[in-house]
Amino acid sequence: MMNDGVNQSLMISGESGAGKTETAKFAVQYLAALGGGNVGIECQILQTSCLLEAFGNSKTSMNDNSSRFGKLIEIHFTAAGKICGSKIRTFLLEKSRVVQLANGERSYHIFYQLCAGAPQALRERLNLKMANEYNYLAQSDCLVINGVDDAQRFLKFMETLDIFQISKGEQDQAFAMLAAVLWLGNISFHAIDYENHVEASNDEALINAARLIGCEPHELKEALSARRIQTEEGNIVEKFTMQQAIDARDALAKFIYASLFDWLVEQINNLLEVGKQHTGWSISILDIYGFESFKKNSFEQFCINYANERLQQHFNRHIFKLEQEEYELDGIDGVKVDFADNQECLDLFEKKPIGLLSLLDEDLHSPDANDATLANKLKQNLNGMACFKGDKGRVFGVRHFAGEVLYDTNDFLKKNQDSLNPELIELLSSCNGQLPQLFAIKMLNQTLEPATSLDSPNQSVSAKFKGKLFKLMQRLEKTKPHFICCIKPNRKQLPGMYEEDLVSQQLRCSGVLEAVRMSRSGYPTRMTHQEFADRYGFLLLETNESQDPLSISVAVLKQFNMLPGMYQIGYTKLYLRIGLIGVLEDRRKQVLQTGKYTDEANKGSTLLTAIIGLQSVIRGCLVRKHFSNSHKLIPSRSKQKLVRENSEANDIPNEQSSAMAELQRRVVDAEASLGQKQQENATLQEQLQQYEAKMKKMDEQLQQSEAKMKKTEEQLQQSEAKMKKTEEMLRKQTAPLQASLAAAKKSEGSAMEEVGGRENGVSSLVKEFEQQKQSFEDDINKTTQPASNMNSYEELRKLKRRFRAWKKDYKVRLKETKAIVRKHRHQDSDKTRKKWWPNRGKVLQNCGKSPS
Ligand SMILES: Nc1ncnc2c1ncn2[C@@H]1O[C@H](COP(=O)(O)OP(=O)(O)OP(=O)(O)O)[C@@H](O)[C@H]1O
Repeated sequence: MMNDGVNQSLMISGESGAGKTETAKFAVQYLAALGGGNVGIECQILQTSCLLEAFGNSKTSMNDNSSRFGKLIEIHFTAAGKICGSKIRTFLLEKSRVVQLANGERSYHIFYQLCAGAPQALRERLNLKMANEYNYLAQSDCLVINGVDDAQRFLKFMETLDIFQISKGEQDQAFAMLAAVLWLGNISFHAIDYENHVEASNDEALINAARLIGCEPHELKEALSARRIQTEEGNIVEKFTMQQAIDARDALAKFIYASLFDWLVEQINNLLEVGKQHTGWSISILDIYGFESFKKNSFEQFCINYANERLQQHFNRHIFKLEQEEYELDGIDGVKVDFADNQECLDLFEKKPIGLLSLLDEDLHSPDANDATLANKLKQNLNGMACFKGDKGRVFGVRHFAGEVLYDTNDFLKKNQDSLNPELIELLSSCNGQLPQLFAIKMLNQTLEPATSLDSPNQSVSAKFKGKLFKLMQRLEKTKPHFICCIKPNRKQLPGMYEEDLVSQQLRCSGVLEAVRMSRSGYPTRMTHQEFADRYGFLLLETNESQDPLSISVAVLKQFNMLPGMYQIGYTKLYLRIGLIGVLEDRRKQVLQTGKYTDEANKGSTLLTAIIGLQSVIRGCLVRKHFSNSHKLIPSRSKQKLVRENSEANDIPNEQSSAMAELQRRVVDAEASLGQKQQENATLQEQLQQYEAKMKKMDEQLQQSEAKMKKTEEQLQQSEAKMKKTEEMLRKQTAPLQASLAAAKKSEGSAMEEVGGRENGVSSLVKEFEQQKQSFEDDINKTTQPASNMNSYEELRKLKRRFRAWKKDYKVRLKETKAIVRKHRHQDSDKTRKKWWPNRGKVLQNCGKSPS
């Protein structure tokens, strides 16, 4: 970590009982020894396991000391690489174990340790009995573990509490909480009416439990016998049935225990806190419950195995997917390993809206849902998925990476909900004891969280679990991962016994075989050319003329006679096979310690390298021989590779000279690749310059276009003004025409009706006028619209010319028509006059007047 400048993580995986917790302890010991600086803190980190195992481990049918929670121990280091603190994060404690046990299993160790080892004074204060007298512990027929002295472990536990500076007062309160949980389990209920309603019995259990949590017995009795329901009319009290009362009691016991566990972890973290020395350097060790498959598997196994699928995916991603990607990107060939991807199984759990977790949560608040309907729903929705298997009744199966597991949905919904009545939270908050109050306040604060928050009580247990798991994975993704896979040698938890089928099954399922294959054919150590040159360059006996890191790295490898098969040169990094880095580090250490480079040591390391190289070539030769027997022809192999392999195989007697030749060839290759890279670089530079020039030109063009646009805009504004003017002018000019036409029409009057053909001439002129007027108006509109092209000014001018021409022609025709009309009107009026004129003479004559 100090060399690479990247935080690291160590993920320990394996079935339940395989040795993860033990290995985690070894890892902590190792880091404590390595980073020993602050003597107190390393000791304390090592001691945490005593407290955490007492509270978080129990005996299961697979492991006498099974972790029932997950933990991530972050060990923090100073800039000088010394341990300066630690932080422990815990994940989903299996709460149901407090109240419900399978046959042959125990509850958490601390209960048995307390009952067996509490000193007399404490026993009296807690009114403590033996473990078999408590229902929660006695329900399974397993109270002791072979070879384990619970009483002695309790003494050790008390000593460790002192080391962690937990005061006697706080210790007493914590023990009181533990005893309260045990007494709660002994509270019984009796019927109070014929409607199956019950209430808690006023007995020793109720009195002791109430006293230990710090309330009156009747208060506890009320909280365990009924609940308030808010209605529109006000609060009503709903009495509990037997099952409801038992559920409320068990929920309180689980809540107190889980809160006490969190409190203990908090106390540990307070003491191990990094404080001012915080540098950000840390190595995290993950020890989480292992894969479980019992005869009957419930909600707990469902969550545990889901977590293991996620961790397996993390392993696959880093060991196979990312590794192969890196080789490909850096131009390293020949390392490809098939592995069993568990993505499908993860999809089965996580897919939305149709995945195991989503479907389970859907039923959380559904009043009609029960464990049987849940099983049916899962089968209906998921039967088509490869990793899902429907089974009889409430059972369904999942094909996990580690094997198939059958789950019974019995109690799935109840366990997924895990809620505490508000009456019980209220009760705790009003208790005398500090701890119950603290637990209640924490719970009340969580109720104020938004419903989507992971801490909100509205969230289901599985949703919280999934959220925490994702956070954990995000944390791990930021570190450089290391993996330890523990293999369980037998099912009987016996030393020196090896069950071959069990071991091979674990090796197959966990991906270890593929990882070993990958590691053997791959290059577990890799450094950039610069890093390699910086670290080992000073070992060179002769000063290298070329100062580039690649040449220095190659010269170092050459100087120590490293066989070509032991490493590969990538575009950015050097890739080293197992063992090589150890040889180089030995040489470096020797030179740094003695200040010189002895030939003896060089011979030794050369010999070691030669042996490793020889072994690798012979192994390679044997494998190739075996491989070519079974696959006579492998078409995908490149010719070049075959030639290289053949020459390697044939040249075993002349190993050294062939190795030198190979090394030289690699140097030439590397140089050629460097030259090629430089050439590519130059081309890229040239392209870049061209792009820059183009960009500049485009910039100029853009500016020009902007100027043009501005000009056009101005022109447009001008033409708009002109157009307005033109419009007005047109209107003015058409007005007299219109007036003339109207006059013509009017003067025609009734005469028009008589003149027949002549009438058509005028009408067609009127029609033409209307049409032309409309057409000109349309054209003007078109030309002046904003979307019209930028030549509107020109268009307008053309329009104007056309209008003038038409107007001229029209005026002429109008004049002619007018003349014709006038002429005819004349003739017609003459005719009319002739018709009535003689009558007029007659009349005048009759009146004695002469016609004028
Ligand atoms: N390296 C070891 N040397 C000796 N015994 C070991 C070693 N590792 C494990 N064991 C034995 O195996 C038991 C189970 O180991 P451990 O508790 O570490 O398993 P685990 O993988 O953490 O299981 P779980 O997932 O159930 O917590 C230990 O209690 C111990 O007896």
